[in-house]
Amino acid sequence: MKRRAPWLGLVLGMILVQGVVYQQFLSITENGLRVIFEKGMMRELLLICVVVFFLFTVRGLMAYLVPRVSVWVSNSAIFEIRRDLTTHMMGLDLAYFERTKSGEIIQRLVSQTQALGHFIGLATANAVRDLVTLVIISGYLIWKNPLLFTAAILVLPFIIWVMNFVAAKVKRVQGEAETALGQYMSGIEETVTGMRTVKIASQEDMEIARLEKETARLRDLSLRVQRTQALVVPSVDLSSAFVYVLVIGGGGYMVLNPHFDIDGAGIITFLLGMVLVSDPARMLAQYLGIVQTHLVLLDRVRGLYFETPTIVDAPEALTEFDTGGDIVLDRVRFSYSPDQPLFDGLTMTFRGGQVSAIVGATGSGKTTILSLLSRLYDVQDGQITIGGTPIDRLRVRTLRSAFSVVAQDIVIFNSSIWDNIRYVNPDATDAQIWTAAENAEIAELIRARGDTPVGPKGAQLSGGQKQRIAIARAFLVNAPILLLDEATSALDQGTEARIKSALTRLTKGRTTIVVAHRLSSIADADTIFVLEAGQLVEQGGHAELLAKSGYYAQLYQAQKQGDSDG
Ligand SMILES: Nc1ncnc2c1ncn2[C@@H]1O[C@H](COP(=O)(O)OP(=O)(O)OP(=O)(O)O)[C@@H](O)[C@H]1O
Repeated sequence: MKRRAPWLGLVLGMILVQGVVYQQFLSITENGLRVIFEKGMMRELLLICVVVFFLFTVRGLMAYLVPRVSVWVSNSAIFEIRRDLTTHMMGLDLAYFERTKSGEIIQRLVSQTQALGHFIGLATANAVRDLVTLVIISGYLIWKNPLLFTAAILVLPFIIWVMNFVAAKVKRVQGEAETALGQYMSGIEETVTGMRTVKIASQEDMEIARLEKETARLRDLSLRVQRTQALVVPSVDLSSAFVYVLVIGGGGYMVLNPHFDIDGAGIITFLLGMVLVSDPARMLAQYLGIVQTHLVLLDRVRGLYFETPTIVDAPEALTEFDTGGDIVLDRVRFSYSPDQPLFDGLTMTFRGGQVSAIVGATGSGKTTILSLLSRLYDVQDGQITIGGTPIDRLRVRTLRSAFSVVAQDIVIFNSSIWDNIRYVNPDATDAQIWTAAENAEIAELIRARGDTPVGPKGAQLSGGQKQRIAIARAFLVNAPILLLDEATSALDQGTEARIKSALTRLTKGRTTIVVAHRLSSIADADTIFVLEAGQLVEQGGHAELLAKSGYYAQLYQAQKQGDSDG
C-alpha cells in the first residue's frame, strides 16, 4: 500500500468526488420535490433534471475509473508480493524446504498472494468509497435533522457488537481453513508425484480416501466461515428496517407537528439519504468481516518473510581461494536434529588433486559430508577448510561454484535432455554441451529424442539415463572439485566402464571425492575413508586397508562373496 500511495491517493480523490455527487444529488432532489409540491416553475424543474443527469454522469465516469486504477494497483501488488517472496524464498536454507510442505509454499505464492493483492487494490478502494459516501451523506443528514439522525443510529452499538463477534470467529476458522488447504495441496502433490508407488502397491483407494477426507475437512471449514459471515448481512438488514420505521414514523410525526420546521420534501430526502447510506454501510460491514480473513493471510505470507536464512555470506566474504588445496574437516560436529547426533568431532583430510573415496554402511553420513562441504548445511562446531580457507569465510556462490556434483537424488526438469544438461551452465556453447554429452554417453539419446521434454521430474527416462544427464552436467560445469555420490550406481557394467574412463579423465588434477557402495569401483582411489555411524573408523589405500583385515576388509569380502554368489 505504501509503495502505491500516489495511485491510492488518486483513487481516494475520485471516490471523494463520488461522495460529493451523492450529497449534491440529495440536496437538489429536495429542491426538486419542493418545486413539485409547491407548484413552482417548470423551467426550474427541467434544470434540476439536467443537473441530476450531469451528476450521475460524473459518478458513472468515476465508477469506471476507480476500478480501473484499483485493479491495476491490485495486480501490480500481486506481482510485487510474488516477486519479493520468490526472491526471499530462493535465499532460504535447504533445511527450510526439507521441513516445509510444498503445498504451503505454493499456497502462499498462488492463492494467498492473489487474495491479498485483490484486497489491497479492489476491496480497500471499495471500502474507502463506501466509507466516504457514508461520512458525507451522514454529515449532510445530521446537518439537516440531527434529532432524526440520532434516533436512526440508535442501533449502531448493536451492529458493532455483531461485527466484532463475527470478525473474531471468522479469523479463527479462516486460520484453520488456510492450514487445511495447504495440507490438501501437499497431499495432492505427494500422491501425484508418488503415483508409481501408489499403483504398484495398489493403494489408489487409500489415496482417494485420504484426499477425500481432506476435501471434506475443507468443505466443513468453508461452510463454517460462510455460516459465520452470513450473520452479518441479515443483522445489518434488520437494523436498517428498524431505521426506516423510525424515520418514517418519527419524521412523519415531525411534519404533522407544527413545533418542527420540516416539510414532506425534507422527510422524503432524509429517507432517500438513509437508503443511499444503507448499501455502503452494509458493504463496509462485509469488508470489516473480510479484513479479519485477510489479516490471517497477511500473517501467513509474512511468515515466509520472517524465515531468515542462516547460510549467508559473511561480512567481507572472500571471492577467491585455493580450490586445489586440501579439504580438511576439523573436529566437525553436526546433526540434523538434536536427538539424533551424527558427527561428533569428525576429522579427516581429502588431499588436493587426489581421488578420495568414502565408504560405509547406509546412513553412516557419507552424503552428509558432501553436503557440508558445499554448505548446504552448516557445521555446528569445528570447521571445514579448503586450501586453508574456512569455507564460511567465502562467498557462498564462490564456494559452490568450485564444485561439480553428481548427487544421489538427481533433479531433472520437464524440458529436453539438452536443456537439462545446459541448466548448470547456461552460457555454455553447443560444442561444449555436445562434448559433455559424448563423455557421459548420452549424446545418442539426445539425437534420438531431440527437443521432446522428458516428463515431470524426468519420468520418461530410465534411472541410468538420468544419471548420465547428471554426469554430463558435471562434465559441463568443469569445476576444480568433483563430488560423485553414487554417480554410476544405476548404470550397466558396460556403460559404467565407458563412463569411468571419461570420469577418470575428468578427475585428472582435480580434487575428487567419490561415495560408492560398490567397493570394486573405488579400489583405485588414492585414499579410502571408512565411516561407521558418523565415525571415521579406517583410512588408507585399498591394499593397505585389505591388509589390515578390519571393517573395510570385511565389507570387501562380503561384497566379493555376494558378487560370486550372484
Ligand atoms: N535432510 C535430512 N534431515 C534429517 N535427517 C537426515 C537428512 N538427510 C539425512 N539424514 C539422516 O542422517 C543420517 C546420514 O545420512 P546420509 O545421507 O549422510 O547417509 P549415507 O551414508 O550417505 O547413506 P546412503 O549410503 O544410504 O546414501 C541418516 O541417519 C539419515 O537418516
